[in-house]
Amino acid sequence: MQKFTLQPESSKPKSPPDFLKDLNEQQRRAASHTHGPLLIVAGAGSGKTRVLTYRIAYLLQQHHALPKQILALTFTNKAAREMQERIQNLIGEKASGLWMGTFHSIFSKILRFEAEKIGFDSNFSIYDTTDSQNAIKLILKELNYDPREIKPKTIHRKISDAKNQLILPGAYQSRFVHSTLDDITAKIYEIYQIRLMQANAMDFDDLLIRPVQLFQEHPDVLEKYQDRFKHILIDEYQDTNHAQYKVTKLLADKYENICVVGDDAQSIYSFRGADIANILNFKNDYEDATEVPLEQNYRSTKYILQCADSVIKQNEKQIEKTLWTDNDEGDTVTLLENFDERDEANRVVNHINNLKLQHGYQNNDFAILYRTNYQSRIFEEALRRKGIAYQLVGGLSFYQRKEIKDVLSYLTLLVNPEDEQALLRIINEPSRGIGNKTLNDILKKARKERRKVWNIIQNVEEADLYKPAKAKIGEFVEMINNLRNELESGTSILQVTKKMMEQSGYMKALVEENSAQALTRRDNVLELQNAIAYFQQNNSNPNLANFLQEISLITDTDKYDEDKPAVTLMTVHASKGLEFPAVFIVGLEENLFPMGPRDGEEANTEEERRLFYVAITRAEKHLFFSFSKMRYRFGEEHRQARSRFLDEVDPGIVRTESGSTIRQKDRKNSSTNESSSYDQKIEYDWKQPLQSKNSKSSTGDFQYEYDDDPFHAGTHVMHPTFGPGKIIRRSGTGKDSRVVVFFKNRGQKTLMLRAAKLQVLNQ
Ligand SMILES: Nc1ncnc2c1ncn2[C@@H]1O[C@H](COP(=O)(O)OP(=O)(O)OP(=O)(O)O)[C@@H](O)[C@H]1O
Ligand SMILES: [Mg+2]
Repeated sequence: MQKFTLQPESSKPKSPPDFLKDLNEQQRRAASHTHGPLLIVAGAGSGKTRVLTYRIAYLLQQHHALPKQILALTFTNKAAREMQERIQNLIGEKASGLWMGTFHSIFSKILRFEAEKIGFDSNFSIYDTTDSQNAIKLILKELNYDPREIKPKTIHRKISDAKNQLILPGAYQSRFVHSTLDDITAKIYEIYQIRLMQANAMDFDDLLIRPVQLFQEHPDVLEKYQDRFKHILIDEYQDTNHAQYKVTKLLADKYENICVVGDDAQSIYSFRGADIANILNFKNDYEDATEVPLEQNYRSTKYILQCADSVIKQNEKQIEKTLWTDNDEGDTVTLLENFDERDEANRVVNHINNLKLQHGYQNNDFAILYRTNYQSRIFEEALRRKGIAYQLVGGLSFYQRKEIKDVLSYLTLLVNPEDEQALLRIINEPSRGIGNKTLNDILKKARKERRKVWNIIQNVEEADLYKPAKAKIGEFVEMINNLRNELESGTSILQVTKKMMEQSGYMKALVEENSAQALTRRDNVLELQNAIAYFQQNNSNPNLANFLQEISLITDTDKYDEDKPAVTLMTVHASKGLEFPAVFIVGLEENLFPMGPRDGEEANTEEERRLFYVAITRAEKHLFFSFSKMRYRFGEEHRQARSRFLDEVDPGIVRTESGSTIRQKDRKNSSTNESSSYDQKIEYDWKQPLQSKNSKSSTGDFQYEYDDDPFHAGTHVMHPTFGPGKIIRRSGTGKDSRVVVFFKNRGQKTLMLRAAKLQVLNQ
């Protein structure tokens, strides 16, 4: 390891900066550690991210490094921007020029500079998951496999796993071929990598493995970056995969100024190859690593912390840590027990309104966290009904929409005409008479002659193709070439985009279709033009390749805006690193959270529990758990068993809405779906019947026509013997109508409606 110092003789270290006062002693020690490897493994909310930020400010302020010598890797681009702003606030202008961002964005930047050394052009495209899967599908077809049987998604996942472990096609052959699927994957992987190179494209995983290749094949290039990035800092280290580990290890090898912070209890991306071992091995890799614990949590109340602790200690594997807080005890956690998902959404929204009234909270003080994206819909509806603004983070991104991907593919061809996926996507979109047969002939020719598709269509005259199609292809190529010339001669991106939309007939086709859907698409395309205009205005040297790169690397959480006056809806995965005064963790049901086995993969309960831990520790003051007893899943209504996690939390901390403690199941039986024992655990905050108002709505003397009959699923009712309950289902008509009712104290009963003497409870 080489030591270095940047200080000229004249500028001795300054006295410790004032801002170190904002840190506790452990944090200060970590932030003012200037040389050598530093490891911080600490619990949620203990200031890990804050320490990284202050440490960078300290290095700069004390002249231990220039901004361009610092490389900070964060989990989202947004986190990087925030860090940059805070550093600027701490030390002023000195912060500009820092290299901060996600692994993908930082390494794609380096790859653009060095692309030629590994056989790419600097204008390479970045394939997103859809592009990768489409490319794989094409290869499957060419090899005569049926993509309905051998799913491109599965092959892509396997290739991606291999890449994340730095296993290249050659090694895959020898290491992984245990089954037919492995065998097919090996074949496809090899061809896929060649296709990517031919298309001058990299997929997301390549953005991590190509730098490793670059550095290993070109020690001079490695040394250049080692000398450049004298300090490397990595947030959320527990979620790095092997490729990320390797590339930063290579960069840090010369000076060993590498600082990583993380929390093994928050490792939630093993399905993407994240490897907790990276944290555990840090001390082996850097024997003289300094370790600083951070033990004080500044984010959450005592109850919330205790709750999180009671959950995570059920996991077998974890690093021993201490976490305490000086914050108030706070409120107990509230458990919402709901009949179905609509009931759940309404109740959550009511609590949001109550908290706003009681504590003066704003919409952006709330987060609703769920396990899977599809759960958002019902909450969106409930919030909309109550007129509460919300922001949805994740889901189908704007940039994944068909029309947006189409326009971006057009733009990509101006930068990288060799991008085969972009070309195939729009060569006949809108329809311009270049049919599938012609395209297949072109692809066959390209494969046979080992040529690029663009090369063939550029010289279409020589090709043996259907004549009218040849003419159309000629026009298409000319349009693209002309627009590229315009762009190169200085016409703005926006102008070129507008021209392209016109000349290609894309806009016209949308206008002519005139359906509501086509109009929405047109609006989206116009919105993309706004994004381009914004990019142009905010960059001194706006360049289309950079715009496309920025878009291709947007992550889910980048879209979260904490200043927007709106309730946040997001998955737990997307909530990592964030904090909110009030958090609702919804859908706490077996096979949802924790998620059961899926896509042929086994359930990973320890990881699900870490995910639950991440969710709990996002909360500052108020925390709600919620589950539903019924839920529509895959188009059918299912009875749901509440999550085993609810049986694991310290029961002293959780109360139902009516204030009673929750009863928990015997742990051993906690995963059974047996309904009778489960029924008895439900405790509702039942309202008293309003006799005067609703006394007519009784089934005693059955008098309703079906339309105004209030006895349907969801109605709260009172029975003279069984007490309060809620209708789950209704069957039959007229005199034969039956209802299945869930009674608070008596469990489930099926009753003849006409004889049941049920009374509607006012809700
Ligand atoms: N010494 C301190 N004084 C006051 N507030 C602090 C201090 N340290 C941290 N905080 C605050 O505590 C909160 C949690 O800090 P931070 O987000 O850095 O924790 P973390 O360890 O990165 O959490 P996570 O594990 O969730 O990523 C932030 O609001 C931060 O500003
Ligand atoms: Mg953090």
